[in-house]
Amino acid sequence: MSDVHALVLTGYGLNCDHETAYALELAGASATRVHINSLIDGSVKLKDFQMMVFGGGFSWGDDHGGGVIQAVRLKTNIGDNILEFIEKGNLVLGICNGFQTLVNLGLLPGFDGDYKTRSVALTYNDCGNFRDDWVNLKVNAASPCVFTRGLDQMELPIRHGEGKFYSDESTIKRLFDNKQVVLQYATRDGELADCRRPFNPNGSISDIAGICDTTGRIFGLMPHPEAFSHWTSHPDWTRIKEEMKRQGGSGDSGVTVGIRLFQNAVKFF
Ligand SMILES: NC(=O)CC[C@H](N)C(=O)O
Repeated sequence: MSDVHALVLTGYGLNCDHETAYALELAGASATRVHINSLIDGSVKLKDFQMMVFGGGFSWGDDHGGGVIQAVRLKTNIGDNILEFIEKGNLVLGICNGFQTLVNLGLLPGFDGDYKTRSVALTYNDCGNFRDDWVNLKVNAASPCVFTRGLDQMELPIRHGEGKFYSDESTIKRLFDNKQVVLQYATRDGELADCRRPFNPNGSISDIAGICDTTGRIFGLMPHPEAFSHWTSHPDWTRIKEEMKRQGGSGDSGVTVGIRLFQNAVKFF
């Protein structure tokens, strides 16, 4: 059994927990799916894990906005435990609904170690509907993000209705200045999407698809790395050799960029 123990949240409409736990196991972690209530009632303890994963789905049916109720429930009941977990040097990952939750909790962007203030939002896609597609992503090699080390371009699926990254101009500037912008939507050639659809699927400001805190240990992204665990998950998998070359860096190992992201987390420990 792996020494790296990852907790994957489940319950109340989260629906990517099996896939996420599977991807973590493929990457070499030991993953446990834990119901939100088990953390709250104390039957499962965060101190037994090194990584906490807020996965995708529709927690509380997206009532009041994606991730809002999940954030309130966790903050009210185990907010201090989560802060303690972070202070210990552990990792936190938020995927899609999980990213929305991290932002609502204030764990991201985490300016100056402030993990309580909400200063960015993920809101309704500009197109007004739910998008289910594959996107190309440019990775910021200068960011401190632990999860994207060694990755430069990625192609991953998205599926969301509230993925538009939004904040005021000065906060966006601060995110770029701090190198906290980890992922941006791009064209197939790796150029920034420049807010054009379909490359930027939701109208995110500055094409932002994922950010980290200043330590690089807390990372949230709208695309789903866990949904690209095998080459055959890709819509063009029959031409996969070419895809591998285009994405660069994956070589002949056959390990997808989705799994490499989780492997980086395992390697961190
Ligand atoms: N796949 C997801 O996690 C979706 C997140 C959220 N329910 C939305 O639609 O925006």
